[in-house]
Formats: sequence, structure tokens, C-alpha cells
Amino acid sequence: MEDGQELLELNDISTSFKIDGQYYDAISHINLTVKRDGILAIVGESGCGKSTLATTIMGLHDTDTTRISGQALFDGQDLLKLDDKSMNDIRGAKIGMIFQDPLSALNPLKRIADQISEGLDYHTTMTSDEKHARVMELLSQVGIVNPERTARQFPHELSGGMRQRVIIAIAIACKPDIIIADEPTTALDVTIQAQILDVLRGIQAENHAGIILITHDLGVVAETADEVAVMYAGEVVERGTTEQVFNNPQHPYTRSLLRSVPQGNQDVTHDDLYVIEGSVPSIERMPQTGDRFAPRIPWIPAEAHEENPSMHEVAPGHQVRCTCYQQFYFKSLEETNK
Ligand SMILES: Nc1ncnc2c1ncn2[C@@H]1O[C@H](COP(=O)(O)OP(=O)(O)OP(=O)(O)O)[C@@H](O)[C@H]1O
Repeated sequence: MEDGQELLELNDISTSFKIDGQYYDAISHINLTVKRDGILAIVGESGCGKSTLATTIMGLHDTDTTRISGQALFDGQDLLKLDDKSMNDIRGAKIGMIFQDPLSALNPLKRIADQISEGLDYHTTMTSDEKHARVMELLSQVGIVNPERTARQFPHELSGGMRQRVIIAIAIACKPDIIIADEPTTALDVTIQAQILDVLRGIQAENHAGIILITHDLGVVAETADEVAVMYAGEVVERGTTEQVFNNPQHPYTRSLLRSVPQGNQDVTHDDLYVIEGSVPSIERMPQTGDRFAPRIPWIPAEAHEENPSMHEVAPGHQVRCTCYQQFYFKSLEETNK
């Protein structure tokens, strides 16, 4: 397959959860594309719907309490319409998932080799020798220096960084076309984070997969991703290449997120002072009309917002939600204190 080819197309995806007998949207009308050889980062504060998007694509929701609409087109089929058996065949084989907490994602009672082999058992007809060879190859690929030893160990015998490497080995065992990594480095210290990101980039180069990288860490995005989608309150509010979004952020939310990145030891000047208070509303309190970010920037006049905010193209491939970005400015502390 060619580079940059569209692997997964998310069209108008909404997912709502039933709470006290009523359904509430956790994500609304998501449109995104994952390309071969590309890393798409999904960023936003806690509660904005990043994990819900991942679990929706993976078909991991309880159908009795979850309502999903839209399409997730992959390999000529809509993942959201597949039955359990077909989805089980895809999960692990064509789409791999890396979870945030490697300890809870691993079985404490099973040796590492057996846990990596599980996917191979389910999805392939490899002999035991072939499986052993593949496990060794995978452990080396994720940077484990003594694969024979690690293969025989149990999860509690490994460090956090080693466990995350094992989780990645499990996710890529069957050479999936798509890897969804949900906060893969959050539980790790900074040095190990950098190593894990190197492993992910290496895998992308070697396996030619498309990666969805979910994170709230903009440093991770800047270092790793090709494209970025910024989510706020269940919606994508800005998307573009990493360069477009980082060098020329347009949505007030993106701009506030980027300003909150520590800028080394630069002195903060008057112009850098700004205030965006508040937090992501819970899904029961999510406004259903208007700009969901408007309450957090009350100094922007109501008429600057759209009634039904849509995405506007500000450069080829760079889109921003709602016209309010045209009139947005940061409010200085001086103004705030008036
Ligand atoms: N099964 C569920 N039932 C009810 N509400 C849910 C469920 N799963 C998630 N939510 C709600 O949906 C919203 C989005 O949650 P989600 O976990 O997708 O956000 P997130 O951006 O991944 O946050 P975090 O970074 O903390 O994981 C939140 O308000 C959350 O409380």
C-alpha cells in the first residue's frame, strides 16, 4: 500500500452514554482521517472525549448503555456495523490498542511470552517454534535487550517502561494497519517516555501503520505527530498538520492549551498574561446548541460565535470550529482585575 493512503475514515461519529435513563453525547459529529505512515494525535483536557473516540472505534462499548452513530470506514467496511465475531477478528490483527496503564492491561499470572502469543494463537496458524521466534523478534523490536529472559518473566518482575514495551509488542504482534495508543506514556517518567515514543516512531517506520496517539501532553504531540486534532467538550475544535496547529493555532482553546506549555525559563511578559478559566463540562451539562467553548471566553461578544458552529478552512487541511476565532484575543490579568 502507498504512503499517506487513507486507512481509517471517521465520518460524523457521535457516541452517547445512558445516565439515569437518558442518553448524553460524550463525542459529537467527529470527522477525522488516519493515514498510512501517519501519526494523528488527539489532544484535549481530561473529559473531552478522547478515550470514548478510541473505544468507539475498537467496539469496546456496552451496547445496552451506549448509542453510537456515524461511520468508521476501514478496509471497505464500517467498523461500527460489524458483529462481535467480525470485530474480534479485526481487533488485535488489523487494529492494535496500547493502553495507558500497562499493569492493568497485562495478566499478572501469565508469562510475557504467553501474553504476546495469545494474539498469534487467535489470529494466525503459526507453529510453536514460529511463535517463539516471533515473540523474540517483537521483544527486540520494542527495544528489550534480553528477550529470552523477559519472555520468561511475569509482569511484576518488569519496570513500568519494560511493561509498556511489552504492551506495544502485544499490540503490534500481528502487524496491524492501525495502532491506537491511549496515553501510552502518561504513567512513565520523562526519560522512559522519550524511549517509548522512539519505539512508537520506529514501529511506524517499520510496519507502515497509521497511529492514533491520544494524549493531553503537547510536548509528546510536537515530538511525535504528523497531524493533530484538538478536542473540546466532545467536539474537534481544530485540526491540521502539527506544524499548522502549533505554529499558527487559531481556536481559542488550542491557543490557551499551547500557551500553557512551559516555555523554558523565558520571562513572562505583559503580553503573555491571559486568563481562560473553567473546565470541560460533564456530559449531562454539555450545551447542545451554540459554541461549547463560549462560556470560557465571556469577553468575546456573543455575535462572534456561530449558532451551529462549523469547521472553517483557514489553510489547506487546517480547520477551526466557529467564527469566534476571528475575534479572539487573550484577556490580560490587568483587564481581568478591572
Ligand atoms: N461509560 C460511560 N458512562 C457515562 N459517561 C461516560 C462513560 N465513559 C465516559 N463518560 C463521560 O464521557 C466524557 C468523556 O470521557 P472520556 O474518558 O472519553 O474523556 P477523555 O478525554 O479520554 O478523558 P481522560 O483523559 O480523563 O481519559 C466524560 O464526561 C466522561 O465522564
